[in-house]
Amino acid sequence: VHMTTNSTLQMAEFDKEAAKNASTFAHDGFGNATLKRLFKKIVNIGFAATNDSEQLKAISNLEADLTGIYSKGKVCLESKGCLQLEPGLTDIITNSRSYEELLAVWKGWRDASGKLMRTKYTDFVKAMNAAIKFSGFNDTGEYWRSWYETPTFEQDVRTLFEELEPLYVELHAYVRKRLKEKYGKDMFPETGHIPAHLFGNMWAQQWSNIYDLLVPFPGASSVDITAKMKEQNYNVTHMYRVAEDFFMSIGMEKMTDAFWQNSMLVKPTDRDVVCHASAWDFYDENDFRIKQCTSVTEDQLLTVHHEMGHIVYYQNYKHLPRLFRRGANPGFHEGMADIVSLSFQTPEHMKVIGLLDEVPQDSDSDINFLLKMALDKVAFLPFGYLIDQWRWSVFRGDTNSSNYNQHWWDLRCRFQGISSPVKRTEEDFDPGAKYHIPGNTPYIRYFVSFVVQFQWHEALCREAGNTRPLHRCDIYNNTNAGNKLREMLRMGSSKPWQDAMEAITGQRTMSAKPLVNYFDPLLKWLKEQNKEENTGWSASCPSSIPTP
Ligand SMILES: CC(=O)N[C@@H](CC(=O)O)C(=O)NC[C@H](CC1(C(=O)N[C@@H](Cc2ccc(O)cc2)C(=O)O)CCCC1)C(=O)O
Ligand SMILES: [Zn+2]
Repeated sequence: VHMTTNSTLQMAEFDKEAAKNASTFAHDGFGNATLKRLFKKIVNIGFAATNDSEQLKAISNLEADLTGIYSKGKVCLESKGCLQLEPGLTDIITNSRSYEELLAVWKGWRDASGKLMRTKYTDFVKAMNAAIKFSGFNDTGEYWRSWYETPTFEQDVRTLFEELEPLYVELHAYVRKRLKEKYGKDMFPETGHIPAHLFGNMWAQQWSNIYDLLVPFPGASSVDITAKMKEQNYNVTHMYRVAEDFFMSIGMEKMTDAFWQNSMLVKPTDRDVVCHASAWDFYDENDFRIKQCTSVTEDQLLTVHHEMGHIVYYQNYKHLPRLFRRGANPGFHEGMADIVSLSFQTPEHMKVIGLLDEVPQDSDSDINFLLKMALDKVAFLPFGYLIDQWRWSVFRGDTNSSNYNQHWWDLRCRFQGISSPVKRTEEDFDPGAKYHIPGNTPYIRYFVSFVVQFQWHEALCREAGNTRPLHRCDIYNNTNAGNKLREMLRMGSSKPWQDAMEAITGQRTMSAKPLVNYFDPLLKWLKEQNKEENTGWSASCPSSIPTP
């Protein structure tokens, strides 16, 4: 913590000095748009603008304390001893089909993480809000939203969410029906909500781990990539080579030697590390790294492609001035990280890399595939949306320590249609059980990413001359698609994101239509399945909780 505080203070001193120098120029009046944009970025230094270094120390120390609590959290179970989040608790949440065992792990993790953070988080918010005022923002949320350079950004994401909600409601109703068959309908509240611990994920943010409970056509083909990877003796290095091969096939550069020398690709045995995967740009045009506790599974192979997608973005803007070496907006960086997975996961591509023997052409297999994709990409939408709805309301003071948890569950019940399987009070602090809250990583970027990646996929597949349905398109080996993508990547943050969007799609706005089009065949099937169902749920949380 001491080291971090010093380096934070040193960087703040540098940023302040640079900002002071830059503000001696009347840069607002500059003719050259690029120079004007560069000066604006030199002057816009966030928390570093404060004249009270105690606030900066508090921000850096509290973030270190909060992430320390998160990374040390463990749950002790009679049957399995004491387990940390990764890999122990995650393995149970992923694989257990026992209502009680899942509940013990779900509640235990929240007691061992979020519950211990509440007071520190309140101080953390206070320090950030006090410091950000020196940069002319009312609160930290306003500063974070400023990166999207769109005055109507909050309304825009709300509109996108509302356009996508009907698709989510149908998926939710189908999953609820199948989970009731598995766990018994008595365990489900009358209000239509689904208990939050049954989704194969600690935060119910993506549901593909319970695909086996939900398979639409068990007789038709379903790809189990993890089994195939193990069968073919995949090792960690090979996983990174497979991802590198995909990016090179569309014309991107290979990973640098420094990448292979300096990355941490497996969990070290000699020391504790933060296992939450991450990609790093050292801004020397050569040293790019991934830090990931990689294991040989399908989920991890997708994460490898995600982290390497960030690296490919770094490589494509390394020629720009450093202040422009970022995504056109944070959602674009995440969209670039995910875009390749839309091609990579197709049965067509699985056959190309030998992880699937035959490409099924029947419609049952198609529905199986689309459902599996929806369990990651559609299930995620309300979660990706609500994290920063909660945080923005905390930063602007509408939510405070007297109702942190109440507001969190109001949002979870309202937007995700899930409810807590045990009573929650203001002794709990469930937002803290999700890495990005103690880690202070903004989250709306992932909601934006899940929208724009489908806009880009549609445009790149058109560029590639794809004639298959969008959900079966694979841009592998297509340099036309790669060139189009690179046009956008090379802009970094030197232009407003609307210009970057136009470079790929010809549009200057975000649109939910490509995502809805992609899942259209599934939506028809889900509506058929849900004919007898009361789809949806009550806006507020259930008042009583069924107990096992
Ligand atoms: C120095 C630095 O900070 N670098 C940034 C990159 C940059 O900004 O340059 C960075 O490495 N951020 C880490 C973060 C890690 C992951 C994550 O946090 N994912 C979200 C949401 C999600 C879920 C499913 C999905 O398909 C896509 C996203 C979660 O797990 O909830 C965990 C594994 C996947 C991505 C990341 O890579 O985005
Ligand atoms: Zn990412």
